[in-house]
Formats: sequence, C-alpha cells, structure tokens
Amino acid sequence: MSLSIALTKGRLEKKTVAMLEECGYGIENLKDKGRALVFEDTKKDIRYFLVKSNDCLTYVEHGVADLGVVGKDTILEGGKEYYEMLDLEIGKCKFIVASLPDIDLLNKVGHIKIGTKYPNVAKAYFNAKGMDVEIIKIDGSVELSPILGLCDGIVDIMETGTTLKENGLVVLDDVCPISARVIVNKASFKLKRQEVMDVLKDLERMVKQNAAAHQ
Ligand SMILES: Nc1ncnc2c1ncn2[C@@H]1O[C@H](COP(=O)(O)OP(=O)(O)OP(=O)(O)O)[C@@H](O)[C@H]1O
Ligand SMILES: O=P(O)(O)OC[C@H]1O[C@H](OP(=O)(O)OP(=O)(O)O)[C@H](O)[C@@H]1O
Repeated sequence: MSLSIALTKGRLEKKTVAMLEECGYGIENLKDKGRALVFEDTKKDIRYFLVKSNDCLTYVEHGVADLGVVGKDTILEGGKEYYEMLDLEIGKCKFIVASLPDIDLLNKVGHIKIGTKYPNVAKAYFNAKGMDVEIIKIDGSVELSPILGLCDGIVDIMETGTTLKENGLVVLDDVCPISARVIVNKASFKLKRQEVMDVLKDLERMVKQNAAAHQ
C-alpha cells in the first residue's frame, strides 16, 4: 500500500468516512465494518485503520501511519512530532472552564483544584493566568468531579452544552475551539509528498465544498 491513514474511531469516525466517500475514495468496507480495524481502499492504493485518538498521534509520529485524522483537543494535549496540515471543520466543539454556579473560580485567591481529561491543556490555561492550580486527571464523566467535591472546577469539551446543563454546571470561560485536523508524518511528507498532497487536496476541496453548502 502506498499510503496508510489512521482514523480516530468514535465521534469523528462517521463524519471522516463521509468526507472520504465524498472525495470518491473506495471506503465501502469502512461503512460496513463490523469489528474489523484495518481496511483497504477499493479504488485507491490506501490502507485505513481505526484507532483511539491518542493512538492516532502515536501511529503518525512513528510513521506507521502517513496521515491521521484527529481532534485538535488531542493535538493540544499530546505530542508535536508531526505536521498539522488541514482543518476538516468537522467534530466542532470547544474547550471550556466550568464549575458549580456558586464558586467564583476564576477570581479565587490561592490553591484551586481542576478535574480534567486534558491535564496539559488545563495546566497551560491556569498557568497563563498565574493561578495556583492542582490538576486532577479524570478519565470520563468529568462533570461529576466538582459535584462530588473532588475539585473546584473542570476543563472539558463542550459541544451542545447538555451535559453541563443537566449536571448543574456553568461555563466560566471558553479556552479555544476544537475541530478535526489532518496530521502528517514528517518523513512521509518528504518521501511520499505527491501521494500525501493528493489526499490533502481532495479533502481540502471537500472542506470548501461543505463550507459553501452551509452558507
Ligand atoms: N461532544 C464531544 N465530546 C467529546 N469529543 C468530541 C465531542 N464532539 C466532538 N468531539 C471530538 O471527537 C473526538 C473523539 O471523541 P470520542 O468521545 O469519540 O473519543 P474519546 O475522547 O477517546 O473518548 P472515549 O474514551 O469516550 O472513546 C474528540 O477528541 C473531539 O475532538
Ligand atoms: O456538550 P455536550 O454535547 O453535552 O458534550 C460534551 C460531553 O461529551 C464528552 O463526553 P463523552 O460523551 O465523550 O463521555 P466521557 O465523559 O466518557 O468522556 C465531554 O467530555 C462532555 O462530557
């Protein structure tokens, strides 16, 4: 296979596969996949594999995948040994700071505790504010952590805002927007430049087409 592409499974999967289909790629097997994790394109010389978001960075960094599709949240939290080439403008959400309504978290003097799945992002945010922060790593259902008294607030992803609302938390600040990005292995960008550029151009065309359709 000339190119390998690591796709983040889960929330980004369906939209990414739809974009590849719009590009005219042969991804029928990815649409009807069962429990399989590796797929060959039926039209192009491309192999796809489905991985967890953090592993997408790892496979691309190690050159096992030439390209990867992964959320900006994972990029901001994880390693940097790849090129970030294209915003696919899917999987849109944002990083927010939230807490219970009665806590004036961002004006609190002294030590605060923050629960999050994204310790590096959270630390950078509060350090930039010069606040004395302790980060507590949580693996899921982050909204529970201030309710149960584990921490004073959270840094997490918000999409519709439903999870925060239904758990009585309020947004105190937006940290930054998030969307899915295409990342490229550094060596692949040199050694397989033409093939990599062809995929990037196809996807970029779809991004523009989708943006025009939504205007
Ligand atoms: N509401 C949302 N919550 C979380 N991620 C979202 C949301 N909307 C879009 N995303 C994007 O989808 C990516 C994959 O999220 P997903 O929840 O499928 O996997 P995960 O973060 O590895 O969690 P899990 O352990 O539940 O599988 C995220 O990294 C983010 O870029
Ligand atoms: O604003 P909303 O549309 O409600 O979406 C945001 C929620 O989705 C994510 O959690 P996820 O569903 O991935 O589960 P998790 O708690 O296991 O990470 C995120 O961590 C929020 O909890």
